[in-house]
Amino acid sequence: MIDLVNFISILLCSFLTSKIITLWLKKGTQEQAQKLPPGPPRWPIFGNLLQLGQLPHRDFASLCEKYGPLVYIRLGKVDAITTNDPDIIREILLQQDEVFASRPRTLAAIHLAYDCGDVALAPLGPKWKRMRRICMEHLLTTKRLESFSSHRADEAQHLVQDVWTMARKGDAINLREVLGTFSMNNVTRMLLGKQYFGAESSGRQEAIEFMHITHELFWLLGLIYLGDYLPFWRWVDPYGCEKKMRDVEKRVDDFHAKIIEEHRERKRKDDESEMDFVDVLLSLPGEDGKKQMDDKEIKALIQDMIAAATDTSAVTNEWAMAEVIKHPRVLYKIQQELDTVVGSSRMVVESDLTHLNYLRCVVREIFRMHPAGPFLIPHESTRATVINGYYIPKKTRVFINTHALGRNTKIWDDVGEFRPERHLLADGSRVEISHGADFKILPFSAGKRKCPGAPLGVTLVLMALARLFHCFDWSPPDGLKPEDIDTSEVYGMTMPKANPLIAVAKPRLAAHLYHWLH
Ligand code: HEM
Repeated sequence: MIDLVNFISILLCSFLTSKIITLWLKKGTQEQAQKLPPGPPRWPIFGNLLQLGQLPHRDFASLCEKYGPLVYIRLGKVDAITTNDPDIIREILLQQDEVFASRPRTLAAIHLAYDCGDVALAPLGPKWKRMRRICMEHLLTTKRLESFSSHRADEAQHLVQDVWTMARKGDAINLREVLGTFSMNNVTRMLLGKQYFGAESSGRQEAIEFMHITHELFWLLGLIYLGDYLPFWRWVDPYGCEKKMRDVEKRVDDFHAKIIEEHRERKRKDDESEMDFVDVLLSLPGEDGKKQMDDKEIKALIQDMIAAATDTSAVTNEWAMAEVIKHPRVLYKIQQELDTVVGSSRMVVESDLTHLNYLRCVVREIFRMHPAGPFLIPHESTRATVINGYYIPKKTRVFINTHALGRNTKIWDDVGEFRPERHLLADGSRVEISHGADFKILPFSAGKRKCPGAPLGVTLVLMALARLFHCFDWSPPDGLKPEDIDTSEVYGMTMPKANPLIAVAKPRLAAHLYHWLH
């Protein structure tokens, strides 16, 4: 009997072993048949992680130069591809939009975007669809944005007054601070009904706390955190990143809880003041017949809007100021256009912005050279697919390298040269700032995940620049020459200048214009 049991066990073991070997061999042959895109050789366990430095967008660009327009890399346990090619980008974002429109569940997104319950970092699915629809139908409609135009005019005037006050005292201007304040105030006024910096500010301590949390949040979201790629790293976490994520998560949540409570309190008191975004969100029905949206959903949306709108526009504006001050010829041409379109007896208003074609070229050139999102927000494939004959596995992380797209020598001449004129159209028609049909520039992306705030983003950028160039002449401080202005970058979810831009402003309009308030 024992012999029979042994015999059956041996038979079963042999059967299972041969089955496993067959499956393993079959998988190997399948993978060979399904050829991955070319890419650099990989280390065991780490894959290509050790080949990435401080500026991964530049490392990925070099890989595209060496291996071609579509490159496969392995980041620890994660499959990834990168590209700088307009045709492949079109394939990913338009032709195969459904396959590539998801997002990876990174640890930062789990901790800092309410378990990926927002819009920007949520995986593709009904939840993302619903949250995005709320943004598009209730927050970012033309009508709603129009209703905040007087606040934007106020903030544009505060920007000018701030710079004017510093310029009159002879102080050099820290443009990072000034432009960050402009973006933050515009966004928080629409979103929270508060201005955090300036005359009607909500209190210095709260403003400082708010800026501090926001900066930490951006930094953590931009991090290529090894714990996402190497599971064992999470156990070690030598730099305490996950601990920092949990700490910021708690502080952000407390902050948003307070904002929601303040809005509820105002509503209870029947306060008649105008509706901001939080009031709108509090008035909307929730999922599955619930009377109201969950607080967690409201917090995730507030968080998204602040993160998506402030840093992108402020970073773009700082780059534009840096490149223009570095190139006085361009500053002169911008001011000539402003003097023709606007004149010198009034300030720029939003309706002027469509007529400032040269300034629009400047912004397009900035998006070519210094796109706010060097990898957009990384996408992820929902299933296996094929691009250009190459096999792309399910859950592949996609790094669309917009920085390298703008410097791709196959599609642009003199890639390192700041030359806005290259975007002027032969028939003199209006220059569009978002991407064109050719996919050679992609500041706001395309397809399902494209930026829903692009019109507002373009307005914030053009307005700040038009006002600053119309109202002031600009030069570098401390006897520096324009060409000395440093244009090196640091990597992050957005890609700012490495060092804050400091410059000297000289008023160029009549003094009474700087006092006017809307
Ligand atoms: C100059 C300003 C801006 C730039 C350059 C910019 C750029 C971008 C980029 C590159 C993406 C990622 C697209 C992708 O992954 O394919 C994005 C997504 C997004 N942006 Fe913007 N953005 C700007 C302003 C704004 C503003 C003002 C708002 C809202 C008030 C906004 C809201 C969003 C949201 C919610 C997403 C996530 C979309 C999704 O995943 O479905 N952005 N933006």
